[in-house]
Amino acid sequence: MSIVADHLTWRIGGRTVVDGVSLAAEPGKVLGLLGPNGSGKTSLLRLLAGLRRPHQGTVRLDGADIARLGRRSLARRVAFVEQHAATSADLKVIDVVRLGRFPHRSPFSGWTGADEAAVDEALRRTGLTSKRLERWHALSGGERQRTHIARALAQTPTELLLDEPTNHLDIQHQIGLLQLVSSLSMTCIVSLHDLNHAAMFCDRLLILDRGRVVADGTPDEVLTESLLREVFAVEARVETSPHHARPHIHFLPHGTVRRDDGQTPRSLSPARSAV
Ligand SMILES: Nc1ncnc2c1ncn2[C@@H]1O[C@H](COP(=O)(O)OP(=O)(O)OP(=O)(O)O)[C@@H](O)[C@H]1O
Repeated sequence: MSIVADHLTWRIGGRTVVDGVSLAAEPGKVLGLLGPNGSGKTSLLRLLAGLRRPHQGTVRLDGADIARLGRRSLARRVAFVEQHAATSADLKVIDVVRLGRFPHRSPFSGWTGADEAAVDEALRRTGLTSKRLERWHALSGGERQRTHIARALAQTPTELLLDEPTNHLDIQHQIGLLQLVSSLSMTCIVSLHDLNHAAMFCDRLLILDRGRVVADGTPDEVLTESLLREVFAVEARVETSPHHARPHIHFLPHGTVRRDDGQTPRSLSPARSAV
């Protein structure tokens, strides 16, 4: 396992946002984080990236507690693309992507062929080679998103964390990005809202509800009609797709489940692990 989280808990304002979450992500595999709005996906990713300290629990990278790793060593390994990533300076696309090489450089080393190759490859993989000289501020929302993903790839991480990376992307680029993520040899943890995309492109899924893990397993094991009803408050039918052999969810019209509290149903408790 490359990232292992053990009983992570994070609170703010008297509220437990991440509640005893454990997970293990395998090298070369895509772990999808799913859950309703406010279920704690972004907060969990920030803990995994070392941007926040948990109140309880640990995150280990190949056995090493990230709380004991320096910022630079962590940045050489882990790249995180946040949901609302922004770049304030007036930079060209290629300059934003070059920033990804920062953790690999020392004050004495110049820009190397390896740096240039990593940047070129990241631009190519995200389809941005022809936009490399354009100003970041002149890009569309989707192009900006791809630029931030290119910057993360240029970092050549062993763990890539992506928070809703398909936001702002048109359908061609959503599918292209998820194909790219599933082809990478690094460990990927990606939060998604599109359950059918998660079923198609993730190897495993972790479902969060109110900060707690309520299911963990392969898409087949996890994406059941009862889970969709209980966690996401929707009525749906799940079939195995004849096209890709993964689960495909058909949402039923007028199929939202009414709740007395106006919220999604309470977690399936205790956590269902299909492991
Ligand atoms: N810094 C903070 N201060 C106060 N509340 C916070 C903070 N960070 C997160 N929260 C709260 O924690 C809860 C979980 O937020 P988080 O962004 O992790 O959820 P999410 O699953 O990523 O949501 P979404 O799907 O809407 O992006 C939310 O209710 C949010 O308001």
